[in-house]
Amino acid sequence: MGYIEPAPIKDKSNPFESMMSRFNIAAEVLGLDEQVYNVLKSPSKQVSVSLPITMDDGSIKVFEGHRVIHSNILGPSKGGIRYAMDVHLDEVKALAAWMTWKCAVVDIPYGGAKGGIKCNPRQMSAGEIERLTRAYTQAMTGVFGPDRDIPAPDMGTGPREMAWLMDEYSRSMGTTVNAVVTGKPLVLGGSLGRVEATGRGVMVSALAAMEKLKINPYHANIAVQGFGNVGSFAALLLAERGCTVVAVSDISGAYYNEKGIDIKKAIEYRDNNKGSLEGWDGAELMADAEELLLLDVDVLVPAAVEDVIHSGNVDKIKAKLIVEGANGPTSAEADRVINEKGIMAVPDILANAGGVTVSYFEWVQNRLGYKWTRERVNRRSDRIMKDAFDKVYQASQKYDIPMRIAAYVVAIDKVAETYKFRGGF
Ligand SMILES: NC(=O)C1=CN([C@@H]2O[C@H](COP(=O)(O)OP(=O)(O)OC[C@H]3O[C@@H](n4cnc5c(N)ncnc54)[C@H](OP(=O)(O)O)[C@@H]3O)[C@@H](O)[C@H]2O)C=CC1
Ligand SMILES: O=C(O)CCC(=O)C(=O)O
Repeated sequence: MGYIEPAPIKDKSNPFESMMSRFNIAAEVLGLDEQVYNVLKSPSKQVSVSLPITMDDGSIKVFEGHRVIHSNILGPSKGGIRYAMDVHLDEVKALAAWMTWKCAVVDIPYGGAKGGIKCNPRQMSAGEIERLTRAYTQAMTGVFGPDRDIPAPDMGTGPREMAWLMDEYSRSMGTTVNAVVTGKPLVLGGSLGRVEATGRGVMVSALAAMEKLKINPYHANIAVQGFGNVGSFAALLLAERGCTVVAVSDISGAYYNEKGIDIKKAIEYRDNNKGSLEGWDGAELMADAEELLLLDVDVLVPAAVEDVIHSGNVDKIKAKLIVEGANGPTSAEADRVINEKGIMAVPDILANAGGVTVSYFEWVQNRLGYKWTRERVNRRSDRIMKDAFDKVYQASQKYDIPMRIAAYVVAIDKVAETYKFRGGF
């Protein structure tokens, strides 16, 4: 096919190109129709805004915000909002496309989107973050909507920001619209199980992969990079299933205990320490935090940021299994070495899809005006995650391709099939 672009991509490259390099391989495996390929290779909408905010000291600071809708062919677009200093349009574009593939892999009726504001929430007061969130929501009022585009939390955001977003949007509409956003506090129509949902999906994927690799969870050692929403719940839930979590990390460093870390205590410490593990003495502080990725463990869970596994360190990775809690933690160049080494990598668009799955349940409950029990939420999301894992695993066997490409194949196949019936171009 003429549209495959074989040009090599440099490590730490443009994240959208990194996404495209996997998309291209999967498109070739499937023999994807060229017209569908051309539609999917570009986002359907990109909105960038400047947000002037009055800071607590009276100065006015202008922040850069984005919302990218990659596709809404499967339904309203869905995806989180990230607050971080390295947010930029190409990253948001890649994250939006990953959401399209992720929703298709778990077979929920959403397209893909993502938002981001370039800011450092750790250095801002709650009032400043609230004003910024409300300004962003105002700017995106014509983009968001329960049948159009439904945001959710991502790095640097959580239920508090989603509450402000819901309130600001509802004020603009003159009525309470709780289904416009997911990941809300329970009292505003949030779903039981959403806070831990992404980590729980990582746990379900990890156990399913361990079964294939014949790794006994009770004998498995695990290292988790990132101790925020995704990493801490993944660590906690895997420890509850009998695994030994020997290392965890956040920006303050990596903490190691070969006998196993008491994850409950680590979470308690973090929660009483402004969200940071800094100063924690429940495990040994590693001299070099990057070494966490290179530990001789059975399972590595990168659950922080993009491109942490790259051509400079992939040779030294010893884990048998990588389960991607973060979006895009492995650079496209590192894929080849991972495959050559025979490491199974459960890709982001599958492993971390538990979050958007329970977001979907939240939206369904909001529209029903009804609440499900935690047990029902967990049972249904575990089933969706396990079914998705099995479908991707089968595709990897059928086409003799790695799990990452298999996940893209499953996703792109569904989107292409939808285009076949909907047409419209
Ligand atoms: N929240 C969700 O539902 C979903 C999130 N994801 C993805 O998971 C990843 C993590 O998101 P989430 O847990 O929500 O974010 P959080 O903001 O809750 O946590 C991020 C964590 O990563 C740590 N961190 C950041 N940079 C590094 C680094 N270089 N090395 C080690 N640790 C680091 C942070 O440390 P510190 O606190 O010290 O800054 C923090 O512990 C992101 O890629 C996100 O897109 C994917 C699906 C859903
Ligand atoms: O919960 C959601 O809707 C989206 C979560 C998200 O941003 C992600 O899966 O990367």
